[in-house]
Amino acid sequence: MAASLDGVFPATLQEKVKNSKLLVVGAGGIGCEILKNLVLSGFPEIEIIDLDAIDLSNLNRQFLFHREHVGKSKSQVARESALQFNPDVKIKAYHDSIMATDYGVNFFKKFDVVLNALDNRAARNHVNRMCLNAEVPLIESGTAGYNGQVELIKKGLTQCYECTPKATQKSFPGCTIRNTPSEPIHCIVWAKHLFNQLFGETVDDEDISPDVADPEAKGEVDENSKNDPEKAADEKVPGDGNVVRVNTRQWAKDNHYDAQTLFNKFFYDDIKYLLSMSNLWKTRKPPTPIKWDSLLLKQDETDQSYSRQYHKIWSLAECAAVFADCLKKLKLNLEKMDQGDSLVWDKDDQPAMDFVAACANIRGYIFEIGRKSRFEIKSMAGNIIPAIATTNAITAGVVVLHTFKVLQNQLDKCKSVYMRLRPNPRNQLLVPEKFLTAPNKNCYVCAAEPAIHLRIDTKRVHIKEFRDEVLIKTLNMVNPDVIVDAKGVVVISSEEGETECNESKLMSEMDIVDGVLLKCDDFFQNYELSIIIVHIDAERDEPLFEVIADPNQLKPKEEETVKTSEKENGKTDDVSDGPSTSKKSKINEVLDDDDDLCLIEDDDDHNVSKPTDKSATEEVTEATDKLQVKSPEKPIATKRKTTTVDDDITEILDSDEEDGPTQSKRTKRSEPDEKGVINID
Ligand SMILES: Nc1ncnc2c1ncn2[C@@H]1O[C@H](COP(=O)(O)OP(=O)(O)OP(=O)(O)O)[C@@H](O)[C@H]1O
Ligand SMILES: [Zn+2]
Repeated sequence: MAASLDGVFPATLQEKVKNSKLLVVGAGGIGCEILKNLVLSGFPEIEIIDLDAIDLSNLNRQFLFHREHVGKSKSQVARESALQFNPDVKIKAYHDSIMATDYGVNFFKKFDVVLNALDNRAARNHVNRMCLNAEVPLIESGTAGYNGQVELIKKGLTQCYECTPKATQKSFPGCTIRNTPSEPIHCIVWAKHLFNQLFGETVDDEDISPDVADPEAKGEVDENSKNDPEKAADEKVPGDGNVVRVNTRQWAKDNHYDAQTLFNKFFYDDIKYLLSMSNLWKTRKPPTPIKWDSLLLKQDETDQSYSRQYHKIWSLAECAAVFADCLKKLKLNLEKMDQGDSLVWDKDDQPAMDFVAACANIRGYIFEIGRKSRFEIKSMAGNIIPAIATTNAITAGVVVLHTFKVLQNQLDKCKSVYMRLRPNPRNQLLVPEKFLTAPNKNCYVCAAEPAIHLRIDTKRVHIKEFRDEVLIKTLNMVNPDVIVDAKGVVVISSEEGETECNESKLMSEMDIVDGVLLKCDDFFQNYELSIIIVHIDAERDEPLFEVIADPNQLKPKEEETVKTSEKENGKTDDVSDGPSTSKKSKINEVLDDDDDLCLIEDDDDHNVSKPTDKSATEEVTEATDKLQVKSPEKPIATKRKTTTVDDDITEILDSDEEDGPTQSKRTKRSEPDEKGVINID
């Protein structure tokens, strides 16, 4: 193979290639293409890791896989197929998660370059941290539909993956999901919560029963509950906000997951209860409870061919039949698990997907919300943007070109590249940045001494939530240790069982109050972070915490004073809840974060050049300040109106204007745009 490179690559590059060792993380759409390019380019030593097995749906674009490989390890099959192109290459395949503790800093140090081809933020964040630690250049890439992006991450030289906080995913108020859904996505979220309550990992805030604490229903619920006979019945069933709570899973098990019993509870009793909260229906159309008996289901129905008609909108009776069928299958799947284990919802798992599609549509019938086909629900629930083989292939090509430059130490040439659907005015489909973007000095990952302010309701957030939602989900740690700096008290320990007794305590009960400094440490990631607590009394349905990486944000700004007074004068300003360097989160109301991508805001090409009188860091800070963490009021993309569950993706989908990129990667535009979106299957 090396011979074939003669005359193609300069001798110096050939030499570098011959002596290099690379790691490819992910053997999916981009990963397979990268691997194929690497072996054809003569790279002698490659390691590839992927945790997943090949799914039928991968075959249309992951060309190293064929029908006979379905169910087999992605990394192993990718290795075998790639070896057919070039048997001389040494490829080591791992069927594992890159986040497993086997792959520590020393593992990363073995490589000259790491090439990411992942599909989720948690893994990307983790590899980012490991490469920063190991001081190995990382080439990060991602695609969404026709858009793609490649960037170099090199400690001290460029932004890291976490230098600019990414928008939090769109969340919905709990009472909208539980009491007053108005869009199909609300029903889909509810159905996914129901799945988790019955079969998955149960999360307290994923309750699916009526929320009696809904502020809109204030005052009337207690009155109703005294008189309403339905209420008495409800007290024996689970999840009813303020009444006796029985674990939903246990209740379903006690009832043998009987379809009729469960159906009547979720779609009749609970809806009747909602109707009793009459304030809710003063300005809304009230829902219609549905009883199982009223459905005229065909007994012993054997022909369920409709359930495989993915583009059809199932009738109510069909939804009920699918519901019953899935309950049986999921119950069996659950029984096969070890005691205490639960199912994980997956869009590609047929009964899990069917269950959500059926339940979302039944709720849609009840609330008279537009029903959707299983296909559409899958796309919304799984947060999917169709993957395009060509985009993956081109992006993987750019990744390998960047690898050549890194090996030749031409790092200044490794500017981020954005792939676009239509050419910009310069006729470019692959649009490079003009400069490498320097690290953000306020980055809570790659700064010299990472620190953040954490605005948090210390009287409502428990230590367990602080660990799971703030440290793990938001700040991307894997196994954190936390001590209160002044006292040296260990609040959270990474050693199992050591601080379990703290988990159910409120932060304030552990003296974690306003002004307290916490020292957090993730040994595995070799990551230390100081957290300064700023207590807030969060309003109901307000985020319980907000991460502030830039301390300037805590200081009142002149500009903000102006905005406040404008508001007081009745002027609205949709920028007012915009720019921020913060990450706001509502505990447990965030949807899946699959397939996310670091993204760009399209800006006028002429604005791309860096003003000469500004330092790179100032540029970054400015860009960061433009971040809008809240989801826009109006979704950016028309077709994804109800599916804006991942703002990042919505953003890039819409990036088809006729201009170039800006330096402010992952920055959201503030003006919603109603342009068409490509939505293919
Ligand atoms: N922590 C991880 N460790 C190793 N591999 C990972 C990890 N997280 C994700 N991956 C892999 O990254 C790859 C990303 O590829 P891609 O985006 O094409 O996803 P896919 O699962 O193949 O396709 P789709 O999501 O569109 O069905 C997947 O094969 C996935 O298994
Ligand atoms: Zn950084």
